[in-house]
Amino acid sequence: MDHFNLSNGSIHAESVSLEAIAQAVGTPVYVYSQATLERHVRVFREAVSGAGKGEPLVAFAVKANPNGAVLRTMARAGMGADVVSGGELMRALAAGILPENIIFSGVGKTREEMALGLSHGIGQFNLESEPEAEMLSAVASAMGVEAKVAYRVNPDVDAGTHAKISTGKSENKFGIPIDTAIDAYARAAALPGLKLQGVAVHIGSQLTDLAPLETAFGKVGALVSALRAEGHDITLADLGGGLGVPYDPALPLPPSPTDYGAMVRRATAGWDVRLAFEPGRLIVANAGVLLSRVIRVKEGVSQPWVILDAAMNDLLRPSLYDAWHDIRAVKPKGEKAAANVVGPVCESGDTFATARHMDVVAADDLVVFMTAGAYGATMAGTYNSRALAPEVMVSGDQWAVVRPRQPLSALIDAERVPDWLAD
Ligand SMILES: Cc1ncc(COP(=O)(O)O)c(C=O)c1O
Ligand SMILES: N[C@@H](CCCC[NH3+])C(=O)O
Repeated sequence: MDHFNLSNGSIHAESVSLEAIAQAVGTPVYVYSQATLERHVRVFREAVSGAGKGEPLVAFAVKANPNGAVLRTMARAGMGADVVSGGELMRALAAGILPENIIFSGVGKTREEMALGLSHGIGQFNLESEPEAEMLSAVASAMGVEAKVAYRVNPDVDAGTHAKISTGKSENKFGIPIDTAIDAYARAAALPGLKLQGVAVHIGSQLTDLAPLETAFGKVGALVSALRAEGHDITLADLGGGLGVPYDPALPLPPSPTDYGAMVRRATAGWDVRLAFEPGRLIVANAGVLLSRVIRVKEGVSQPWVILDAAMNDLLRPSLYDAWHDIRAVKPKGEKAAANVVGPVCESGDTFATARHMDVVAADDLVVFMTAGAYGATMAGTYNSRALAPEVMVSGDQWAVVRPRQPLSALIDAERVPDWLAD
């Protein structure tokens, strides 16, 4: 298994060798498959094609993986982008994603970020509070332009996912309460510089049950009708992202994009609006792996400690959410045993897996973390003064470094010693 192809979410023989990438670039390194990204885009598009009025806007959630080569792949496939910061907006534009296909989400957009979005004429701002609507109105009016907006509504639905990635309960910071939305729209309609065109919802990520989504969409449908009755010209319903992906092969598969598409069609029948979607994880999670080398194996009480050169700063999900990533040897020896897999960072939480039944590995062996393309490199940090891992894109038999390894000196050189400490 020293060659790889992520085309069905797992490693298979192909013409680019992980060994060769590790040799040339070093480890840890994120490796993405362009063909898999393209296939996931196609599968999702086909699943929702024809739902709603016209063709839906599919806006890749940039937060899942903002790498320029990934975004360029999205742009070439005609995808839009869901962005949550000025930085993500600039990345999406730089990759060639059309401004009219960009949606700006997030509870804390600043005046500067609003002005940036307005200056590029982006497709929609998803507003998450009335003070935000007032601020955008003021910024747009001062610029003499009109902002196309939706309110993101919070439907108070439990998405049944990890508490830290649930966004649609009333106790979450996101959106305006759906019960007060009619009044909020009425007040926003009176503000200059805003064109109220949509409604948005997103109840959480890594969703493995379609029922809460369907409940939330039902509430949004009722709101769309009520807003129409109040005279608002609602033309776009943004149904967010959130569809889960398989991480643990021992668990039942999450609903497929086709199941999701069928539910969407059912839930949105008769809405008579264009639909938008913001998938992130579904597009990129299984198009990427994190490749790491075993530094050494240390004896443990019940099972050995497998110490990798990747750590929580490179892949935060296991520490942050107790997330499960499949960990496989690049060249399995045919033997499996329980091990604790950890990184070198000085935190007990720097643990990728505990008592994991996995390929037996030894010092210098290569391992891969599967399903690491989403919320992997993008959530990395430099804790313990570890440089950010590089990223590589594979396409057929070619591959390229799409973010070089940061030299350790860059971490230090970026800082300044104040005059009074200079000697
Ligand atoms: C507003 C919004 N849209 C889209 C996404 C993408 O979610 P996912 O990667 O689960 O598809 C998120 C993240 O949860 C989000 O907060
Ligand atoms: N970062 C989360 C997903 C958050 C989605 C953004 N709202 C994860 O790794 O699963």
